[in-house]
Amino acid sequence: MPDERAHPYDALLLLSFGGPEGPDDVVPFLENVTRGRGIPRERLEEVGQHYFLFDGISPINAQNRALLAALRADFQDNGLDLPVYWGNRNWAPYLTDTLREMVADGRRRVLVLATSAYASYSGCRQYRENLADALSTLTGEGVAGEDLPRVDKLRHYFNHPGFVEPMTEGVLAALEKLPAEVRRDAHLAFTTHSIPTAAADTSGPVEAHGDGGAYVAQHLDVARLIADRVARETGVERPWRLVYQSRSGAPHIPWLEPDICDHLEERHGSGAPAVVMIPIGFVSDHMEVLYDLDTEALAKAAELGLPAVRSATVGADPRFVAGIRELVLERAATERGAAPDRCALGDLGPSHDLCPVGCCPARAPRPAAAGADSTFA
Ligand SMILES: CC1=C(CCC(=O)O)c2cc3nc(cc4[nH]c(cc5[nH]c(cc1n2)c(C)c5CCC(=O)O)c(CCC(=O)O)c4C)C(CCC(=O)O)=C3C
Ligand SMILES: [Fe+2]
Repeated sequence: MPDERAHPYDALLLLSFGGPEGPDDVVPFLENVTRGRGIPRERLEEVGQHYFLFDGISPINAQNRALLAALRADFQDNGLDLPVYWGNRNWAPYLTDTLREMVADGRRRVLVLATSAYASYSGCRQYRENLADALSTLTGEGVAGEDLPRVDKLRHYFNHPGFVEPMTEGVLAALEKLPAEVRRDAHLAFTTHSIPTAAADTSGPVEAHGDGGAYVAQHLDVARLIADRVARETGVERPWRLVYQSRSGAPHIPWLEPDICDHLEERHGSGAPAVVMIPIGFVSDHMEVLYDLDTEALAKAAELGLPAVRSATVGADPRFVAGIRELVLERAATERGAAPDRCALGDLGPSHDLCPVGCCPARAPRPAAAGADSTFA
């Protein structure tokens, strides 16, 4: 019997990136990620090495298993009877297999939680394309009419307290790890995944944002929020900046800058006594955090003699999990025609529930689900 508070939804689907779980998985995983995306061979070999450094194991799947378990426990503790499933874009459990299982279980109205908090092609539309691909595979297998689930995607949660509060606390904890004599004047470097500037400029409903589109505007909003809260807690206004990491693609194509390592060098040169790196672009400590920040950027800081620490991502923090529950209940109420309170911090306000037509466009248009231009019901 579906839960009344979650109605019309009868399932939540955790949708993530996926990662290799051993050395033999690395190359096929990278082939899945980069199919048709024009990434230079040298970059792929380099990224393969990052995984081999950790025995070919990305921590992302274990982190999603922990999030899945935490969501189920939170729902149960709060008397919310809503099953939670998990599927990935690039590795097992594959999204299509999970959706097939959901069809077999009779799920018809699915709400999707993607492990990306912001707008952008890579963080939003690409997941919607993956949903469309999975739905059309099922259609090809004869699933039709009511049996084919209708999928919706949760609004971007970057500015929800469930995301902002644990991140802020993480920064306060990270400051405590710095030597006392540099703590007070430490700078804050908010970091996220670099994307091509062309993808940034067209992210979100473009009319609403300037250069860098919704992607940059949303990150700046969160960065400012966290910097203000940290200033309030510590009584010190610290210099802060939004910087980027994990650049990929061909060198002649412009991507968002500055890179975290260049930024550390620049800060060191201009006399910053220490830096806290805050991975606001990511939901868990997966490989981009473990390698690009904890390995590469911390090595850079050590080489410069610049004290640096990295703050925590939300992972399966109980406040994040509770925030997701609130967002699920909010969206369900909206779908029932109610006008629930849509909680959001910062200046941008709550993000749209339904991506408008052309939101975060792909280089080459492909069918996408869970948006106003969905090719499915
Ligand atoms: C915005 C964004 C997020 C954050 C939002 C989200 O989380 O979705 C993200 C997350 C992730 N990216 C990941 C891994 C990779 N991303 C790559 C490549 C790319 N990422 C891009 C963007 C993003 N990526 C882009 C524009 C490319 C270029 C190719 C393309 O246009 O598609 C490549 C190919 C090699 C390389 O070039 O680096 C790999 C291996 C993993 C898994 C980590 C693990 O295994 O623990 C995660 C969570
Ligand atoms: Fe990526």
